[in-house]
Amino acid sequence: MTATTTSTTERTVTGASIRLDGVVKQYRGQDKPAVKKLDLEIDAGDIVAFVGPSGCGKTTTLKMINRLIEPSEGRIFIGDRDVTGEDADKLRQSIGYVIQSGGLFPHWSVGKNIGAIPRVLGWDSKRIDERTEYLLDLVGLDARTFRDRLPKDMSGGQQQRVGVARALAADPPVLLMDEPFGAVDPITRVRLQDKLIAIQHELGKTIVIVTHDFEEATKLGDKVLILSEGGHVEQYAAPAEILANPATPFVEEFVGSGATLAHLTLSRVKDVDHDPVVTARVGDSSQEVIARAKARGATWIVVVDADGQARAWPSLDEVGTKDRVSDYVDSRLPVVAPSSTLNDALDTMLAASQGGVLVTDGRGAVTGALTISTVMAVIRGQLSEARPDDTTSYSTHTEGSAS
Ligand SMILES: Nc1ncnc2c1ncn2[C@@H]1O[C@H](COP(=O)(O)OP(=O)(O)OP(=O)(O)O)[C@@H](O)[C@H]1O
Repeated sequence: MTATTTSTTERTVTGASIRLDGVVKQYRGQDKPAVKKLDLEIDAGDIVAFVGPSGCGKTTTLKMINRLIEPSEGRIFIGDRDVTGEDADKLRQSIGYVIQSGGLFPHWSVGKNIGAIPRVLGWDSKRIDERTEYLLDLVGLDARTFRDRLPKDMSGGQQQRVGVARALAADPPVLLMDEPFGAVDPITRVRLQDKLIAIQHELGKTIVIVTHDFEEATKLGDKVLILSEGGHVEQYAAPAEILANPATPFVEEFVGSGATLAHLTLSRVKDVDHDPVVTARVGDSSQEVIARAKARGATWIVVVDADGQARAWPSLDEVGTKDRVSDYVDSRLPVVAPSSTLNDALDTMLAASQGGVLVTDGRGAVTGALTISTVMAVIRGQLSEARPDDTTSYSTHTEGSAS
């Protein structure tokens, strides 16, 4: 598989471009083709999201790229290789594929699932072990804890992470994802989306993702492909461009009432100022930590592990009840990543009934906090830009209720 490695100051690209050239899919026994005639170019290292109403041909198009569905006509190129005539099994070993709920083999351990394609490719067990450890770390799962687990003993979000690790096992330049986050709860979904963006920045793969959710498409996609029936391209552009200039009445209606919300997905946690946080390790002296926090005007601290990952955020009063900072994991800790949208941050706060969230770097180490008032101020500003007529009543109401 052709995969060029180019580095800019911005990002690394190890992915390959994808080109669909006059691709048609006519299912047997159907009057109309599912995909009429599709031309599409996807740049190496981009994430492209396919959206559109049910039955418009998103999944058919995705599955033609790895030839799980054979095109009736046309050519598909990955890098500069025409893969239309290649051995389909070989092709699929070089394209990662992730489906809803991870699609793991239920009777195989996590390690065995991840090693599936490397074993077919004849890797030795040491190389497979090292790769498995690296990938579990990449998707944020502890190898010692999870390597020997069966999928049924893991949450949906954890299974989905293993699904991504398995798809990346043989380091394919292209990753195809079919509604990968459709079956998880909204907060897990936000975390998985952020993880995918972090992985993408680290590895620079080319990722194609099918989703029903326009907001998810605008969050994940460098470009969004909006299809209508028969795989007809209504618009293929960056999210901001689609929102600013919908190409057709169909796009306008499809984006429709979600447009204001989608505008909010264009603002990321990394674009707004964060508050600094005081961190402490389990076993640190409580008095010393409290003194450090008070000197910086903080009323609470974040307990972190050796990797800087947050475990809990106790108040100084709680810290003061013990001599040493104790080990306690708060499983409802609201955490967002720099790539999270402000909408995600708000949802996360509401789900945890908290007035703020912790912000982490791409790998999960705590870097600061974001309060609800900061997020609301930015959202208010954006709403007044998007709906100038409503500004007065909206901000007056909010200011009034806040005071
Ligand atoms: N195996 C098949 N045999 C016949 N027709 C099919 C087959 N698979 C899909 N179709 C038809 O092709 C069209 C496109 O289906 P496809 O699954 O690609 O759409 P989609 O946009 O992914 O839909 P959804 O969002 O509902 O998953 C639909 O009209 C569908 O009924």
